[in-house]
Amino acid sequence: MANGLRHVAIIMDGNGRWAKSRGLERFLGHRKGTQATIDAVKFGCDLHLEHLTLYVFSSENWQRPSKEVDYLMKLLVEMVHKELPDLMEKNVKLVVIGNIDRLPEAPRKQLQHAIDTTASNTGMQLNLAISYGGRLEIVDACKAIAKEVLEGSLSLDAIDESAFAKRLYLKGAPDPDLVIRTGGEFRLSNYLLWQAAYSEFYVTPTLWPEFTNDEFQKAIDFFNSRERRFGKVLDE
Ligand SMILES: CC(C)=CCC/C(C)=C/CC/C(C)=C/COP(=O)(O)OP(=O)(O)O
Ligand SMILES: C=C(C)CCOP(=O)(O)OP(=O)(O)O
Ligand SMILES: [Mg+2]
Repeated sequence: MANGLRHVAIIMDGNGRWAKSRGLERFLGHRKGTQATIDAVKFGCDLHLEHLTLYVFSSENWQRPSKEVDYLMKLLVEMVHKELPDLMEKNVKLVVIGNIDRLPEAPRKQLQHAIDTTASNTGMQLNLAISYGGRLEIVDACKAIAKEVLEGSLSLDAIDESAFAKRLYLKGAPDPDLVIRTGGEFRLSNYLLWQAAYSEFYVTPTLWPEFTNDEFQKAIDFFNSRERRFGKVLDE
């Protein structure tokens, strides 16, 4: 793929504002956002991405009103159940990153079922960030490393950036080349803090329920126009 696009990560923001601007309740924005999510997964497959990582629910989103949280959990069950046959047909491997133990039983089981069913698929890996926080992920990796050092299976000298990345939730998968954020905010909101160190960042004011394949393609075109230097000097 041009410019080496292997991994796209998306912050699917703006569902609430989409609903409010139509005089609807916030949760209807999340429902509408599921169709944009399904379309983005299909488009990711068409682009032959290795990884598509979607921010579905942050560790901070637990602080939202319980009505909204409950609705999102129900939507998750419904969507994963409904979309599993399509994920199989498209050879997509589903992975969840985040503190899945905090989820109620129904979404936890539904997700586990989909993870198990798609485990040997060899196409695009769809990573859903659910109950996910970038700081927590880094703390978890530190704990895993400390445990291995205490047990004697890892030496202090062997800890480097690559060893650390292997203890993150995606276990050393390629970093996102491109992070897309809908809804117009220029911030990471605790998303992939370690992995986004050199990602290209594309922000669009479009709200997530209105994010189409054309919009996705615009983000890809932007990415393809970037010169990625990784701190080096090119073509001197
Ligand atoms: C896989 C699955 C079930 C997808 C469901 C649909 C979906 C896109 C969920 C994301 C939920 C979320 C917190 C979005 C952020 O918009 P926001 O609520 O922060 O919107 P706002 O910034 O306008 O308030
Ligand atoms: C898209 C998801 C799932 C989380 C980030 O959006 P938020 O709406 O929670 O982020 P802030 O604007 O509060 O930073
Ligand atoms: Mg938001």
